[in-house]
Amino acid sequence: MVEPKIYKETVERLEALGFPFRLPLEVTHYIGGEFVRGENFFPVVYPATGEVIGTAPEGREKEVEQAVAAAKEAFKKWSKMPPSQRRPYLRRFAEKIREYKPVFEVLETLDVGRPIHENRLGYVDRMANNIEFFADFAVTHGSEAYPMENGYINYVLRFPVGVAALITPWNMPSMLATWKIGPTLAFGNTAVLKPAEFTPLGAWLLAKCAHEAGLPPGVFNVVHGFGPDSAGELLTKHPDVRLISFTGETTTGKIIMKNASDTLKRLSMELGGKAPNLIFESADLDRAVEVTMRASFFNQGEVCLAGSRLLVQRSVYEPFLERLVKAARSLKVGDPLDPETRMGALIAEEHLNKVMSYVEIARETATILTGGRRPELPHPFDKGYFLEPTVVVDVKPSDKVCQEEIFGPMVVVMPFDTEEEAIELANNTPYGLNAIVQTRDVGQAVRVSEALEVGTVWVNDWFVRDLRVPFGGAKQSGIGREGGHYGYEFYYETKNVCIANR
Ligand SMILES: NC(=O)C1=CN([C@@H]2O[C@H](COP(=O)(O)OP(=O)(O)OC[C@H]3O[C@@H](n4cnc5c(N)ncnc54)[C@H](O)[C@@H]3O)[C@@H](O)[C@H]2O)C=CC1
Ligand SMILES: O=C(O)/C=C/C=C(\O)C(=O)O
Repeated sequence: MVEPKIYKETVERLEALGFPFRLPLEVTHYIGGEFVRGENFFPVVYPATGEVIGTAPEGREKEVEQAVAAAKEAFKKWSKMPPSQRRPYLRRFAEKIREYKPVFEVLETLDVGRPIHENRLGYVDRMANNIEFFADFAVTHGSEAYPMENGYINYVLRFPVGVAALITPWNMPSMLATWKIGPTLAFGNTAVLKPAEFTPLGAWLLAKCAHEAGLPPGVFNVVHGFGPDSAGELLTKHPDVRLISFTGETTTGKIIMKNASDTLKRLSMELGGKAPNLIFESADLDRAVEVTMRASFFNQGEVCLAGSRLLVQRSVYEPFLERLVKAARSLKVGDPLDPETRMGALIAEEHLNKVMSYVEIARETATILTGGRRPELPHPFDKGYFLEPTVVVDVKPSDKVCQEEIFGPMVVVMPFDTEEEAIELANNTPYGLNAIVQTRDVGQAVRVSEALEVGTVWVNDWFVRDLRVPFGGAKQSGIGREGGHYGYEFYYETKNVCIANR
């Protein structure tokens, strides 16, 4: 393997921070408190250059058995600790994440191909908060009591469920992993994380953080590998895994549900999206363009919450589009480790090909206003999986490009005349994860938010997160809600005790 020269500086910086960062990276599993070299290695590819920068081991029966057994053993003590005893471990875990912030920023870019600029916008802080928030929440929140008029009193007890399989996607790998690790561990369960095969680096560093934080062996484990016939599927069928928290594609979610049904596991599913971004004539157009640029192209559009269907009121359709296209053309696409870059590379060649297949459909059946091509970039980025920010018009609501999740830097735009028409168009897909409503008319914001069949509505902004609120999708975008106490139903077993007081 040739050491990619462009990482030299990065490697030196990371070595100075105390991270043993040598190319090629040799990712390991983390099982029962030990870093396990594993076998059946697969390549780790940097999406921005297509270069192999390391290897990761594929976990199969042996590793999954070991990790689940370690988590099951650790559950015996961890689940019996009061939340206040678990909290210091989790706080140290969060602190370690903060300590390694500059390393996570780089590894996340090497994993995903996302601009390092975006990793510096609070991404690593959110990772640490995901753990710290739930560590505190478990301590500070009690449960309910229901006195009855006839002399009985009910009170509700909550207790941990068991070993959780946390199966995560590649688009925001470390943030989404911690979003699951936090409540899993804080509420007394133990975990086996199976990160996406494209992005093993962040999970590897998370294991290092957990280890250095002194988490008891087996409380948190990482097994790398693939989905079907590999670590992912094995976990979803394992009889000692009691919960599966999954984030990924809707089709994968359906397969996991089937595989988990024999052992009747609890499921939390955060799945795909095709969010409408409604721009009404009363919106502040400058702000609407700024919000739309983020919602469309942040993380190369590889965000389940991306506002990938723009619905624009006809009276502002032309001026809005003109500004949007101008902004899209000015986005700096290229070297993700350059702090000036604003759009990086798609995750993998096969994913780029999938996104390009939608571009080709748009070329034949619609109009591409801007983008639709692979940008010309200097070596070594000429080998990366880049696509220009792409805006498509002249589409019909039933078109494939308006119905299916593309998961790339490509948005479709449709005009509408009335509020009713906008709502109908917005609800016209199988997905229901989230929506964006841009208007300065408060009554309209309230009416439209109520009518949208989604789990989250952002008014005049996008991707603003509060860990107390319910997060999840309606329709084919998911099952269940996580966040604050909304995750209780999933992460806790619940018992009612009814006492006769006479
Ligand atoms: N609703 C939400 O909060 C979010 C949803 N997503 C969705 O994730 C998708 C992109 O991520 P991908 O990694 O491509 O999703 P994916 O569904 O292909 O893979 C997700 C994870 O599932 C594993 N997996 C695949 N097949 C499996 C099987 N049969 N059994 C067990 N595990 C299996 C993969 O190895 C990976 O770790 C998009 O559809 C996106 O919308 C992404 C982030 C957030
Ligand atoms: O903020 C969260 O908890 C989850 C967000 C998930 C995404 O937007 C994603 O990774 O696509």
